[in-house]
Amino acid sequence: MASISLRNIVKRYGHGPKAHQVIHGVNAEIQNGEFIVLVGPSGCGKSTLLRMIAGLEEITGGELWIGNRMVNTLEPAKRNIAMVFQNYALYPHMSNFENMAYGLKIAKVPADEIRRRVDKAAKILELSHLLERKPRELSGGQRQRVAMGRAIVREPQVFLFDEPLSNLDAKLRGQTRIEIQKLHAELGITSLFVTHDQVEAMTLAQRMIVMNAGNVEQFGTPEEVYHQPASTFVASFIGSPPMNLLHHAPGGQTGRILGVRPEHIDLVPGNGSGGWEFTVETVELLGAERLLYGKVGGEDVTVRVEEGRPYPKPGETTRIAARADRLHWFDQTTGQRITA
Ligand SMILES: Nc1ncnc2c1ncn2[C@@H]1O[C@H](COP(=O)(O)OP(=O)(O)OP(=O)(O)O)[C@@H](O)[C@H]1O
Repeated sequence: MASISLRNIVKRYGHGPKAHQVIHGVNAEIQNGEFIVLVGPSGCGKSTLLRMIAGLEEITGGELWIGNRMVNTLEPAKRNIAMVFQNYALYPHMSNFENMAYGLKIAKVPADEIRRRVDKAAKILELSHLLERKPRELSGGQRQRVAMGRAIVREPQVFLFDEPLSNLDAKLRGQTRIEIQKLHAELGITSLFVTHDQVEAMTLAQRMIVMNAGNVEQFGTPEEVYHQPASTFVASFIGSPPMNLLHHAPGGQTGRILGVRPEHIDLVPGNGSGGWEFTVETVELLGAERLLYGKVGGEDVTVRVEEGRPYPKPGETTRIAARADRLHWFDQTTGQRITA
């Protein structure tokens, strides 16, 4: 197990006038044994950062430390890292046992030690009865578990996951997420998990790094990121549906954007006064709740209402009240959170 320290990490592709910088000086201190999720929209640089840590991509600037070693130029095989990919990357002609054992065989680990480690990993992953089969005789979720098993048997210091669940259907994704959590609880290996799915990020992370366009927007626990988003970017990226951001909120201050989540707005009952005038445009039923999409003073606002409660219909106007202790303020120019 090991800590990971990213110190002003920069990545540029190409050279000279054609150079294209995609990571702009990332800093992060990851503690030994933490489960960190790297989340952000497509193209923000998540995979590039992960691949630099794995040693599959050269680091242009800054320092990468794993444990007490600066590993910028250390070859991948010497970094003591195991990576789990989206497409599993299993050998189709080998049995699942052989797939899991392959890396150890290459590393000349004795056969009885290989057997011991594969059996142990298979037990943790509930794959023991499937070891003699080929990958094609497994479901997608089981294949992904074999890929994880192959990573576990190497007893690495660090696990890197590159969107490992994105090929699975929604139900399996949920189950595999729980398995990964159990695995981490059991093994306690420092893990970095890349995803563009904010639900996956919120549910898996002990702490999450929210990235945007090659920069870290926020590094914090899911609670911090949800309750105290550092910027309008984080506020609208984390949470579904996203936080309402009002540039001209009634009663707001110039130069400030007011943020409030759809779940923190109440309908004002009856003909009550106060709050904001809200005109409903569309209504969506999501099962346990209903989403009302509409306008407040020309700006888009979404309100979440528990199913079973009365709600205004499209075309109707009502009053809504944002909960005073749930308001967020952001600087209109920089988009950064204002704490005072
Ligand atoms: N080999 C390369 N040469 C030049 N530019 C690249 C190369 N690989 C990636 N990029 C660019 O670097 C940026 C970050 O890409 P990266 O794949 O890290 O993003 P990502 O956040 O992982 O996105 P996704 O979720 O779509 O995989 C993108 O603008 C991409 O076009």
